[in-house]
Amino acid sequence: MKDYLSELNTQQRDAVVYTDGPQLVIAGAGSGKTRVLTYKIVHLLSQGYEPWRILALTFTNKAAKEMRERVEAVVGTDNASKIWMGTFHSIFSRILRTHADRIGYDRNFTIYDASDSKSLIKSIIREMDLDEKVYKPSVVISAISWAKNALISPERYAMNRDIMEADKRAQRTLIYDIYSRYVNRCKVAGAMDFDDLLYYTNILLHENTDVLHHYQGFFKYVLIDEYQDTNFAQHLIATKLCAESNKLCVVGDDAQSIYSFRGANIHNILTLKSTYPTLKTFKLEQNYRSTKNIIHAANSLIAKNKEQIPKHIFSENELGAKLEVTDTYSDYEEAVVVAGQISRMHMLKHDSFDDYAILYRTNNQSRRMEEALRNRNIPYRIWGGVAFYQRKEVKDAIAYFRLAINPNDDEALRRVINFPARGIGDTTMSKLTAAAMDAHVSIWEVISFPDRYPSGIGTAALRKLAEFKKLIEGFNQLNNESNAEQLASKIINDTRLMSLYMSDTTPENVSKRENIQELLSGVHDFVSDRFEQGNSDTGMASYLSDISLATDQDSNDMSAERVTLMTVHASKGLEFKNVFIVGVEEELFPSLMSCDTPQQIEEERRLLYVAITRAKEACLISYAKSRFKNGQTMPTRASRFLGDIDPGCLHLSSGTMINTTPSINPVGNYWAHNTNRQNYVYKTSDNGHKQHTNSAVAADGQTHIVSELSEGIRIRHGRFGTGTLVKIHSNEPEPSITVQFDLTGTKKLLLKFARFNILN
Ligand SMILES: Nc1ncnc2c1ncn2[C@@H]1O[C@H](COP(=O)(O)OP(=O)(O)OP(=O)(O)O)[C@@H](O)[C@H]1O
Ligand SMILES: [Mg+2]
Repeated sequence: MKDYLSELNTQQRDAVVYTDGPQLVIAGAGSGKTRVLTYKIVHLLSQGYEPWRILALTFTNKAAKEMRERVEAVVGTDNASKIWMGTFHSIFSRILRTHADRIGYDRNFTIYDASDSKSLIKSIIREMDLDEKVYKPSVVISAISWAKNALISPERYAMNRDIMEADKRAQRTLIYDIYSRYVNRCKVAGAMDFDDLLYYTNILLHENTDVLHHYQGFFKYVLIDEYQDTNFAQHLIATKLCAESNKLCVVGDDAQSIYSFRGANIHNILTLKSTYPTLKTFKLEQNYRSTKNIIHAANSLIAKNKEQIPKHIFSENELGAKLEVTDTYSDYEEAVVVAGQISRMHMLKHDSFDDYAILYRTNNQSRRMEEALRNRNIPYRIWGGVAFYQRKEVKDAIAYFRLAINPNDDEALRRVINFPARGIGDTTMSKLTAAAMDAHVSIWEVISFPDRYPSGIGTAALRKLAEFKKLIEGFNQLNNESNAEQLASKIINDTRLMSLYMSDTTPENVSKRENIQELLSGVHDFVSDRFEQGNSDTGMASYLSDISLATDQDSNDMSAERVTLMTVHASKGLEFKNVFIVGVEEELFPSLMSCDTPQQIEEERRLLYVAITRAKEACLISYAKSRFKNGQTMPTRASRFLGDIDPGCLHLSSGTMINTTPSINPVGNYWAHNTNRQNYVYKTSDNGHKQHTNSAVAADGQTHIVSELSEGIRIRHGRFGTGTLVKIHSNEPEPSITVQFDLTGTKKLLLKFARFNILN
């Protein structure tokens, strides 16, 4: 075995060789916490611990895999494979399978994913004849998930006065009943959901002392990474398992606790001391990952949080470049600029695309980035998520788009004929399919001419089919007379595809809504692009062929080097040479959904801390000054968090593609330069019609009307650069302007779409 201890600094070595009792390693990002855990496993093996008596728990499969690889490199594959190393869920399902009979399950139980759980909950709500608007499935699921993670059974739930009072106030007194039925139905189906894997492990160990004693004696050492993000159920299992050996090593960073919305509890770290009076705490202070500038920026940011364990972290790496903060005029331009920066850096540094990551706060931000990268032929992968056009809600919407131009598209029809639910069940579908196959026609044909193609469908179902037919025919008709954007909004509106997810604010629903909104932004971009190119083909069919070409690339060879796109949440524990953090704006980062309490703001700040500390060499932050959301271009502002970072480690630049403005010097409230430029934005007037207003984005983010356009004024356009307005066409049905651009020639811009600023 090679001399692994020489690859650690003194503090790390102390933490690795300490094996006398429970220990906590609390340290900032990149200081080698995961490295300590990994080397500690190697150390334990070298001390004669048998590999199968070591339990190492991580949060993600990727972390488990990396740790295993590092251990393998030192002790060989054979030994490494015997270690109980994996995510909480994977290790616990292994234990549960071994003792399934003790909790009334078969060892071959299946694991339900989120959509399985949801459809089961829905059918229970329906069976109980409850109002889905009151008993919203996602709310019920959250309540059940919360209860399971707090280890509250349906019986205890019903007996808990506080919970029942709260349910009563929300007029959902029957959640306990749904919960109880759900648990029984899962049992009958031989299925467990993700929360069950933790819940039942606790029950197993709690109710079967022989099993508990077995594992307490079996595992001689328990090691846990990212302890700040454990929930109560995980914390309890971990502490139970090492009650006998007393050998527990947990590592964490309170400054990186970012999962409180899933029940993670930072106090698990703080209460360890009372659980283990002999707990020994270790601190690591040297960061090996990042340059001095990056560490300094991250430290200055997190120092603004009140709630934290004091820590010092320094880097002896080189000073490195300052963090580049780029502002752009629009979200569209932001993506183009970031793709340009990546391509330029890649060329200059001769590194691999694998060294690049783009991190964003919400999943829907990926679409623009994906498009900009594709336009530059930069390969990318979406990590821990699904490429934009593969997401369920996006595919549903596109299926309707496809039907609008071609109702004979059987696959699209199958996908949405009963989504949103309109009472067209599986039986009806099989009859339709059989009739269509017999007559060699599309399903649409059978629906359209029920007399010509008898299918044996009852009158009630036929009526529902007729309604569906009317809906699609309406879209069909509209397709002939309008552009893709008009049709798309009509479809989303009439099918209730978006309002479906409006009923509550669970993260899943919010993200679905944002994705549909983003899809509409994409259609809008398509129409405005075509217009600006002087191409009048703005119909849905062209849009669909555009995106089907775009999505084709998603199936590319996965082994090639690629830029990684992911949410900040998914990036925890990882590192990249070059990190781009995009959309660092108010109402996005911090998220509008997490702005209500100081605690939420602190969690958002920790999230940005996580993002910055992923970077080894270069960290580039960007924000746009206008963003297309909810169907209109809205003025946006730089995130308050930028003001928390020491200006000395930032370099501000303007991301305008034709860069004529010098970068702005940081003076005082240095991104105030963001605030006084004129932006051309749309406001929806009281009667719901869009009207254009020439407005400036003021420091308070309010839109103020300033003046009207006039010929001769100078403007700057998101894509075409600077130019002079030569003509206003206000008498046309869609008002537009002609602009003579300095570098890109004369263009006619439809005011409805154009994104530009007026230069003084
Ligand atoms: N003593 C050391 N010598 C050389 N490199 C080191 C040393 N300690 C850590 N590193 C390297 O520094 C980087 C960060 O280490 P690691 O990922 O273990 O930090 P961490 O504290 O787990 O970070 P995070 O908080 O982001 O999870 C890794 O690339 C690791 O290999
Ligand atoms: Mg780590």
